[in-house]
Amino acid sequence: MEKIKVVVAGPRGRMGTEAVKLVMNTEEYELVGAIDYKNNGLKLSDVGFHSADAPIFTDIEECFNTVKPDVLVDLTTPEFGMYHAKTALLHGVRPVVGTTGFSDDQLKELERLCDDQKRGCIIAPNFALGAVLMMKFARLAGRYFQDVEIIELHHDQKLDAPSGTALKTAQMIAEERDYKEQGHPNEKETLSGARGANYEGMHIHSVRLPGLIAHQQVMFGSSGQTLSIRHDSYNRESFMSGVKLAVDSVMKLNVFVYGLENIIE
Ligand SMILES: NC(=O)C1=CN([C@@H]2O[C@H](COP(=O)(O)OP(=O)(O)OC[C@H]3O[C@@H](n4cnc5c(N)ncnc54)[C@H](OP(=O)(O)O)[C@@H]3O)[C@@H](O)[C@H]2O)C=CC1
Ligand SMILES: O=C(O)C1=N[C@H](C(=O)O)C[C@H](O)C1
Repeated sequence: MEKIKVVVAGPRGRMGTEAVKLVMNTEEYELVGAIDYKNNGLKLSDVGFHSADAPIFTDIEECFNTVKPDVLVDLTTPEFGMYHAKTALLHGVRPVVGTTGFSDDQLKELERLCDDQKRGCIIAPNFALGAVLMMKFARLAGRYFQDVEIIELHHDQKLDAPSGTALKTAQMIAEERDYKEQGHPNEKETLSGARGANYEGMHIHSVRLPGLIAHQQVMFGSSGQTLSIRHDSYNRESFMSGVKLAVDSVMKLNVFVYGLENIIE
């Protein structure tokens, strides 16, 4: 059986470290390289990954031309994640992107590029299967409840707010519910930001605290009742079965997919 050749971008990061381990420990995968903005020419074993002899590249094109991967797993920053995903598609490499913080226009640009190149790409705001189910359950609940607030809670080193998961959840609920500006029509914030961000009238609240990893509660309300749907990731291993699912799935895709809920129907 031919192995799937994988490159990981962001290998020193909290998620990248786990992704490197996943690829190394998966029989059907071969870790052929890593992309970082430093340590060019070193091996992953030189920067603390035992027995990982994959080379590190700072130039993504050189990486792709040299090691010819099948899949790029990107866990970096929105700015570089976008550049990496575009470059991958132009080189015939299928991107699996966990990086969050892309704009709608950037997602559309990637979709167009997938169509042009006839190559699959998965953008997954959350790889944890429980979080994907939370989003699906929230979409279903949105059919029956008009009022919802999303509270996402993350570690305080997170760069983007709201989280990619919260934004995707709001987008999925919006597919089911009619637009509604929530709260009292005359409501006023006496302290700016008190009501959180507003997505089609739904409010999103971002909590950042040391000690947290990744958590979200979607809270629906109607007369005399509330419904709360909550997911908690207590470590970053929780995301790895979803990364594996995405890598396996993207190999069979020639289209753009935004969200793992489209894979686990
Ligand atoms: N989809 C999902 O399930 C999940 C997604 N995420 C998302 O993944 C991304 C990474 O999160 P996390 O691992 O916590 O963040 P980290 O900051 O721990 O990791 C990001 C890594 O990328 C490195 N980096 C920055 N620029 C480049 C570049 N140009 N090329 C290669 N590497 C680069 C950083 O280096 P340095 O530290 O030196 O700047 C760092 O090592 C975020 O967007 C986050 O929201 C996180 C968890 C789950
Ligand atoms: O930065 C994180 O940590 C996470 N980011 C993703 C997001 O923005 O939704 C996924 C998960 O919540 C962890």
